[in-house]
Amino acid sequence: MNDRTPFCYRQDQLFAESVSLADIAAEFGTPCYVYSRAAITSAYQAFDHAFGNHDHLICYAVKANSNLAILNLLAGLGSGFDIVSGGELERVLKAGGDPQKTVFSGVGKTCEEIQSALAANIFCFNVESEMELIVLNEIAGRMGKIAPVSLRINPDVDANTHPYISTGLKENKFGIPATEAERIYALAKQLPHIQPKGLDCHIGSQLTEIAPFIEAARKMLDLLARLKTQGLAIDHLDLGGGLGIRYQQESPPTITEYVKALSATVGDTPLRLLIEPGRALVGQAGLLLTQVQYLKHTPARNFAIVDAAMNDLLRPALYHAYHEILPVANRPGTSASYQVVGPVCETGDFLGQDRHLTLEQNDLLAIMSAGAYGMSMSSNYNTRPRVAEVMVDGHTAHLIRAREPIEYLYALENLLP
Ligand SMILES: Cc1ncc(COP(=O)(O)O)c(C=O)c1O
Ligand SMILES: N[C@@H](CCCC[NH3+])C(=O)O
Repeated sequence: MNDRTPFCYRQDQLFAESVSLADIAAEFGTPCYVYSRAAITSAYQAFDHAFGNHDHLICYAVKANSNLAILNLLAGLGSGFDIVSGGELERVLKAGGDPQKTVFSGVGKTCEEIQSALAANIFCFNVESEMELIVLNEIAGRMGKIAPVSLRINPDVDANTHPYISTGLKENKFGIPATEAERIYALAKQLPHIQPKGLDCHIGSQLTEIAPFIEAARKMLDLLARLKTQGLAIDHLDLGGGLGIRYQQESPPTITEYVKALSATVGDTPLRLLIEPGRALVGQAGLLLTQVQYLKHTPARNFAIVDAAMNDLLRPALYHAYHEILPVANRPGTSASYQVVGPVCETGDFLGQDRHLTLEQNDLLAIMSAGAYGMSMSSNYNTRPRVAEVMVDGHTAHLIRAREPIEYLYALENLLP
C-alpha cells in the first residue's frame, strides 16, 4: 500500500491490500465496488492525529458513501457523522453511530426528519434558513425538547471547484447570508425551544487549494467576534468538508496540511472545531471493478464496452470527472486509445475517454478513486441492479452489500386493477 492508494500491482496483477482483484471478480462477479479497510482507517487517523490537542469532532459526511459497514468502521474509530436526511440518520443509528456526535445539514429538512433527529437527540442541527429555524422551534416545542442549533453561514467564498459542487457563493442555495447572521442569531436566542451553540459553513467539494478554506474560516471568526459582542455563547465552529483528492493531476493539500492550517487559523480561540470530510476519507479507498464485454473498432473510434455504466458511477457523465482506469492484469502488446463506455442507452454513458489501454475481451478494469460519490450516487437506470460492494481487510474480502436481485427493482410496483 502506498500513500496514494491501497491498490497496487504485484507481478502485473492489481491487488486490493493482499487480495487480488481477479479473485474478487471471480468470487463476487462484476461490476462491484471494492474498498480497503486499511485506507479508510488511515485516512481517519490522519485527520484525528493532525488535530493534536485541539478539541475537535470529525463528522464524516455520510452522503459520500453510506454503506453500513463503512459507517460502522468509522464509528468504531470514534468518528461522528454529518447527515442530510432522515434516511442517513437511520443508517447512522443502525451502524452504531453516536447521535451525540451527529450534525444534521441540508436546506430542506422535512418535519418528519426534524422529529426523528430530535427524538434521537442529535448533537446539532445545522440550520440553513430563518424559516427552518422557526419550524424547528415549533416542532421542538411540541415534543418538549430544546433543539441544539448551529447556523450555517454562506460566507461568499469562491471554492474554485466544479460549479455543481460549489456551495459557499452568495448565489448558491446553501446557508444564511453573513449579513443576516446577527439578526437570525438574536432571533434564535429568543426562541424558547432553540439553543444556539455553533456556527458553521461548507463552501464546496473537491477543493484542491487551502486558501478558500482559510478565507472562509477567517470570515467565520470575524462573525463570531461580532456575535460575542451580542452576548452569544458559541461553543463550536464547524468548517464543513470539501478537502479534495487526486483524481488525475491535482495536488490537493494533504489531510495533515489541511487540518493544521485550519487549527492554526482558529488559533487559541476556545472553540471546539468540527469538520465534515466525506471524499477525503473514502474516495481513494475504493474502486469500481468492471469487465470488458466487447471491443468495437469503428473508423472514428475504438470502444471498450464494459459491464459498469453511468448508473453505477455517475461522476464522469455528470461532471465530466476523470477517474484513472487501470488494467487488473497488465498484458504485453500495443495499446490503443479507447472510449471506455457502459451499456446504458445514453451517449453520455462513458467512464473514461481516450484512454490508452491494451485490451482483450473479458479483461478486468479498475476504475480508481471511486470510494466517494460512487455507490451513493448510483441508480437503477435501464433497470440495472445496483452492484455488489466488497470490503477488503488484509487477506480477506467481505461482501458488504449484495448485488441487487432484479425483482427488488420492481417489488414496489403495482399493475392497474
Ligand atoms: C454540508 C456538507 N458537509 C460536508 C460535505 C462533504 O464534502 P466532501 O465530500 O467534499 O468532503 C458536503 C458535500 O459537499 C456537504 O454538503
Ligand atoms: N457528488 C459530488 C460531490 C457533492 C458533494 C455534496 N455536497 C461529487 O461526486 O464530486
